[in-house]
Amino acid sequence: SFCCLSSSRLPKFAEPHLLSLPSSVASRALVVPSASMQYDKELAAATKAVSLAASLCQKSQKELLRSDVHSKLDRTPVTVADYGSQAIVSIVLERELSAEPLSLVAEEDSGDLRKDSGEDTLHRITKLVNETIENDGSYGASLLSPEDVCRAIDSGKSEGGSFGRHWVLDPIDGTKGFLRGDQYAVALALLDDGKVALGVLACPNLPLASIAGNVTQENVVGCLFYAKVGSGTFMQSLDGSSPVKVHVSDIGNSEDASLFESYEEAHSMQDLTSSIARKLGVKAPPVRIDSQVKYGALSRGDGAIYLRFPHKGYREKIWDHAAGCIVVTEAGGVVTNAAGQPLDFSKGRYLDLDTGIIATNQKLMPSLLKAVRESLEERSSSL
Ligand SMILES: Nc1ncnc2c1ncn2[C@@H]1O[C@H](COP(=O)(O)O)[C@@H](O)[C@H]1OP(=O)(O)O
Ligand SMILES: [Mg+2]
Ligand SMILES: [Mg+2]
Ligand SMILES: [Mg+2]
Repeated sequence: SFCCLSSSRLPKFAEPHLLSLPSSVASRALVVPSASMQYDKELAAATKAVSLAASLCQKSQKELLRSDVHSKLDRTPVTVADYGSQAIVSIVLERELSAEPLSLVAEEDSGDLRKDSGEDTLHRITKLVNETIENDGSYGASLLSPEDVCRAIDSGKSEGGSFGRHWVLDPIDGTKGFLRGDQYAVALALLDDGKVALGVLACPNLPLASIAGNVTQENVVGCLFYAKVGSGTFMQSLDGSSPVKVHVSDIGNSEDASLFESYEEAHSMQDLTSSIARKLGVKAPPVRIDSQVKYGALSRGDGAIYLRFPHKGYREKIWDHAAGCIVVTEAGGVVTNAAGQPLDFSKGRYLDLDTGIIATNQKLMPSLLKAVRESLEERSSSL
């Protein structure tokens, strides 16, 4: 048994105001959307897509079989839920925004599913996707074939870039956390001319109440964060409570800051992050969480600093940061590379970045940058 989002429980957003105007007004060609209306339609579609994908992941996480997990060429795991989530988001965006051509930059592709060895897996994914769409009820009863599902997944092959609109998706960010039964996120963002215009982050296992200090009494889990450029960041429960505006921590003394980093030791140079923490005088041990859930938790002030320093040679992908980045910046935070420059999402599927990513509030950024610079210098002189 599982609990699925019915469409009536899905978050509702105001439709663009144009739709409620008399047709004589609506049809005037020169109605320029105000800043507050801009991207409303896209945000509503993104929220629906991510909520449905999250319900697919929740169902799958409960029922996961050994045979549902595979290894990709880069030796990272992928599950039926990663593929299913990507198919759902692609299908919902396509149906909700059919007036515009869809460009989607997403992590997975159907290559392995189209091989003979992938047939079984593809059937399980198709079943999951159809059940999720059927449960939602807003798209009638037409069943998708395995080929439809492969095609939906492969619409994520766009290269992105600095012109026009591109959706950016990580269908499951933190697959290793997902497999452990821990934290993971469904992360969707929209780039407009190379800049992040909106982001939606579903965190199905994140408690609604703060996880500051790595403890929580709260047993209600499942958060949805969303942010639109210039409009702040909001959080609601995944099953549709009314949204609350969130803000990053206002701590100004780094000794009191708590610090997030990857759960997976292999994803980050923890000797470097502990050197940075020592320089800042941070007293609390680091809180280790998988995926962009760290950005969500940071945006509501559960911690004050996020450090990410992958090992040499690892290339960061845009879908691992675009949604999280706008969720934090619209909540008043700052996200930069190790040198303090903003992240550049306009260079294609990868972030053009060689050292690391740091996020914190405005007050702590100067001392954080100094600690990062000193730790990196010490490290390079000792190598
Ligand atoms: N060797 C690696 N170093 C850094 N990040 C990695 C590595 N391998 C996979 N990832 C990606 O790091 C992110 C998880 O980050 P975190 O370390 O913050 O939990 C995911 O995007 C994961 O991909 P995936 O989306 O496939 O799970
Ligand atoms: Mg992956
Ligand atoms: Mg990822
Ligand atoms: Mg992923």
